[in-house]
Amino acid sequence: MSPSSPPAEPADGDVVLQAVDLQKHFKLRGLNSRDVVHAVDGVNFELRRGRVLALVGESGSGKSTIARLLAQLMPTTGGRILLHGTDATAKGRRAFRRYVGRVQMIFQDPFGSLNPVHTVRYMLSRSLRIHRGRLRGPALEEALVELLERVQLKPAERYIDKFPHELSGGQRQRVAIARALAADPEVLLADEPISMLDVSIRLGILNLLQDLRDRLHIAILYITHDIASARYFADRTMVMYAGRIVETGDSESVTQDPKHPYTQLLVRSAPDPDDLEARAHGARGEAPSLVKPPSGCRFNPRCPFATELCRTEAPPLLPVGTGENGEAREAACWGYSDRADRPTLSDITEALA
Ligand SMILES: Nc1ncnc2c1ncn2[C@@H]1O[C@H](COP(=O)(O)OP(=O)(O)OP(=O)(O)O)[C@@H](O)[C@H]1O
Repeated sequence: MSPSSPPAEPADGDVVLQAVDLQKHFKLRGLNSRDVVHAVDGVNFELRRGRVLALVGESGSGKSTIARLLAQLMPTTGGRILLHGTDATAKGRRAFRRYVGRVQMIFQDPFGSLNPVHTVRYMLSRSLRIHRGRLRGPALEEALVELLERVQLKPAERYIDKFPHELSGGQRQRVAIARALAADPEVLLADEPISMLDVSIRLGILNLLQDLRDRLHIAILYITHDIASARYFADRTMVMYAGRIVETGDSESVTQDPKHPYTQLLVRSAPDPDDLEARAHGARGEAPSLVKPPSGCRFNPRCPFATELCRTEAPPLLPVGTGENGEAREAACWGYSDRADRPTLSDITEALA
């Protein structure tokens, strides 16, 4: 680019936020203070403008920890977070506030995240003022109405002076999303945004988030234990097991033709995610301890194909072909390597029967 050429217009698919070798080890208070919980270990991914990335895994795999690290609600113990390619670790309150203006989080429980003593008007006005400076009178009113309409709470007058307890779960989650939008963010971190809502209204919230992706070009991290919803909603899907990413690719391929034995178990076990987790545990014991994680591949104690190699060396993410639109797919399983001592993979449901 010559020095005089204008900066390129942002385009959908541009990388906005990047996790590089992200690590979080929680110190344990107690008898042996050297013990740590290996909650997140060496995780890499990119969030792209106008795209949804799903992070899928069972309870305790480290999904929420990743969201909290990206939101900078707690410090990392290793790795880096890059916003538009620049180290984003906020030093000081002003830098943190600037970062929060770009990267907003939506939580699982919209009741817990909305202060019950404040009205919708108060909460949204406060967020607008923090992120967009002093707005008053008609300009403030217009911004409030626009926010409520953007999350399809229409007509806005019906909702604006309500307290959280006067709203349904779905309406509360829409208010929480509107509050996040008041910052005009580039990234939304949505941690299980529908799992506490009635099944009948879940789709409406996912459709709303999809609309924000398409119209506002927001990059979305969608955290879920329901791999079926990832197929419906996310462009790409990343599967996490015991603090590590075990598979990535376009959502259609990952959910329809899973490569990693753990993803196969998730997809094939059951359509109901709760049942699925129960069966996954039942099939091969509990999820491993993250204080002393299994050596080698962390899934090896539950994997019917595991060999000595899997028990001793952790597999890197290996290429496993291309999916929809020629997008690269990867799985962290030695079965896809060219090592002579690699495991031989076959149908996981048959192997576990
Ligand atoms: N503050 C903390 N101190 C110690 N350990 C923690 C802390 N927060 C999380 N952990 C541990 O880190 C691991 C990952 O937890 P995390 O909440 O990220 O998982 P998750 O996949 O989001 O699970 P869920 O779906 O149940 O929310 C778990 O073993 C958890 O017990």
